[in-house]
Amino acid sequence: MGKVAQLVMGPAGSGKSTYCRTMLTHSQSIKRSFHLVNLDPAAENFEYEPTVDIRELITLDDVMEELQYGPNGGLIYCMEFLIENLDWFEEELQDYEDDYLVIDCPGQIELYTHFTIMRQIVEMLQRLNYRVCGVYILDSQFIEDTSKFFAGVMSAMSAMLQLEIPHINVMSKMDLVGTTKKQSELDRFFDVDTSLLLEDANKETRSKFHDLNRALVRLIDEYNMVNLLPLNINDEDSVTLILDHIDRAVQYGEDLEPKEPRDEEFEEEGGYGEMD
Ligand SMILES: Nc1nc2c(ncn2[C@@H]2O[C@H](COP(=O)(O)OP(=O)(O)OP(=O)(O)O)[C@@H](O)[C@H]2O)c(=O)[nH]1
Repeated sequence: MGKVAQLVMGPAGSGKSTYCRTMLTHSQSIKRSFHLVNLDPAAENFEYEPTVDIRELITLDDVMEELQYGPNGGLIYCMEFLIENLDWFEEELQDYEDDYLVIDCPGQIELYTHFTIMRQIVEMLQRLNYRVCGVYILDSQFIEDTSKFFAGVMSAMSAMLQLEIPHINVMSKMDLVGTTKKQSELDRFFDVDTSLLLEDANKETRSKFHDLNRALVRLIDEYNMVNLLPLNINDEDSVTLILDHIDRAVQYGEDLEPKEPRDEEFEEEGGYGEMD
């Protein structure tokens, strides 16, 4: 079925590690063998032991102590050190026929905006014949108001544009909003009618921002960035749905299984964005 890697990205605290853990638990219940790869040199404990762990190469604590770096500069130093030692990473990724990696990345947003570190990691994985899917995690607090939603979607979009790989967006922590928002209010963010989004944004801002709102909504529309998949870690169906989208994005198992008619339906719904 080939080699697949989910590159799990997103702002600090958005729920990347929780997502990875949920995917690993799910993989056991569906009898797939996923490997956790930790690329966060500041990570603490994992419920599942990572198969590959950057902390065996370098840790943020050591860099901060020995080089007197602060946490953000130290993190970038660690990631650049990883890039200089990609042969270490390659060696750690032992070559099995059907590897499936779930890669937990650090939460420093600058890694996804202007540094080329993540791109170099993707290129290395692609050289090793991995089909890589970007999974960008946004916290459900981003749907508290439209301006936060714009900010979150823009950060997801910059990761998507930088990496040029199949990409999905996941809205995490849905168990926390279920009780405070009505389903109709939530639907607006998952199956977005962009004219409603524009209406909301205009209500929340002064008229001098309305042209900007319109431009942002158009951008979101054009890049198909509104397909946010809700993740409720207590609801197995939401995990199944996300994995289903990733499978299709990387065509997992397509060489074995006939293409299903619902693929067409899915593409009509908008697919994963433009970046395949
Ligand atoms: N209720 C709830 N809490 C969550 C969920 N996902 C994450 N959290 C909590 O949010 C906090 C951050 O979650 P992590 O999974 O560590 O987030 P992260 O993106 O890996 O964080 P960094 O590695 O620091 O960038 C933790 O306290 C989690 O317990 C979720 O789906 N539901």
